[in-house]
Amino acid sequence: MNIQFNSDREFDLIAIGRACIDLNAVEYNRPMEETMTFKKYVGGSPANIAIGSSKLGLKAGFIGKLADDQHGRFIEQYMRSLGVDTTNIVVDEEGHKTGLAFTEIKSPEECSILMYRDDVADLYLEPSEVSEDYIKKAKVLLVSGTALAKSPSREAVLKAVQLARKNDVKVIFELDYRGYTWQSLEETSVYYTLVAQQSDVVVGTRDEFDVMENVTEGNNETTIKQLFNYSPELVVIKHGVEGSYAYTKNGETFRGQAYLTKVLKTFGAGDSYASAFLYALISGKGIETALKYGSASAAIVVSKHSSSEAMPTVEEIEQLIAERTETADQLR
Ligand SMILES: Nc1ncnc2c1ncn2[C@@H]1O[C@H](COP(=O)(O)OP(=O)(O)O)[C@@H](O)[C@H]1O
Ligand SMILES: O=C(O)C[C@@H](O)[C@H](O)C(=O)COP(=O)(O)O
Repeated sequence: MNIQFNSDREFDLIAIGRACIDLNAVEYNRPMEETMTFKKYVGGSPANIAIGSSKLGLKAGFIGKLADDQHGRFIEQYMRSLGVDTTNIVVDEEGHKTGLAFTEIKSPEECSILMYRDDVADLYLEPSEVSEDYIKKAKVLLVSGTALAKSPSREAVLKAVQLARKNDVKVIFELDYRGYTWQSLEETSVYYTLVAQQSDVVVGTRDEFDVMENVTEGNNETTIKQLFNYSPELVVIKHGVEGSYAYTKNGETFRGQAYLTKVLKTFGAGDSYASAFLYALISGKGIETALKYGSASAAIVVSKHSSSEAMPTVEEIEQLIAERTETADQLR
């Protein structure tokens, strides 16, 4: 099964949600208490995905609210310099600040993120700041789950989803669960379920689907059985280094292997995976190839220092896939 996208749209993908700052530990293999220097990058899952897909050649746009300060201006300039359309980014006029994510790299397996997200500008996006004229120019609206955590951003995103459905724009829901932004698991489950049921494609880790279903140790079969009663045509469930699965409404299952690599840190895997998976899907390469692109892109980013700046080109992704296919063939 192939997902059909509208071919006559100016934008391949418009992402909605947060654009923030990542401060990644420069000294690694130690706890953050002992980390004295951090390097600044643009961050925030949907911003990373817009940047990643733009680097791959998609025409990407972004809807979000930025702080009226040096960080907000840095984010806008960086995204624009990489070809992301920033004309629908709004500047906050009430003094709200940019979200910050400090990352700790204790070892390649033990990474964590310390987020500063009190009263952040991105969660103040108003429904009135979401334009139908803009959304209807896109093939895909990419929604980040974290943007549903608080009002008015929650209503802004719900409006964007309604407008996308009205205008035949495919809704791709990246669950992107960040626990501390939410009041309770009950609340998260309600909004995740609401948006997932209205989406065409839902992407998340197994743990994130458990949050959506408010269960512990859920399973993929139950998840897809429930979601395919509603709008989703494709559900992608990621299992870290174990790889990922894509399920289609008409009963196909595809498995994507992770490409093992020399890991520097594990964050950035999800966003780079999403950018390249969507690039391949929108370019009509099919689901099996899209899983390979997602895995290869993630393998490249986990071996590098950042999430956004490390996003690969198509050539890098294709080279990695070709090398690994050749090695696998030789071992056969
Ligand atoms: N250590 C790793 N080495 C290589 N690839 C990885 C690694 N961790 C994750 N990946 C790839 O990134 C994808 C997404 O990772 P996952 O950890 O499931 O998502 P998230 O980063 O959103 O939590 C995986 O399906 C896999 O292809
Ligand atoms: O999403 C954020 O606010 C932080 C990201 O910018 C950070 O790089 C990160 O956590 C990415 O992790 P991923 O979800 O594994 O791609």
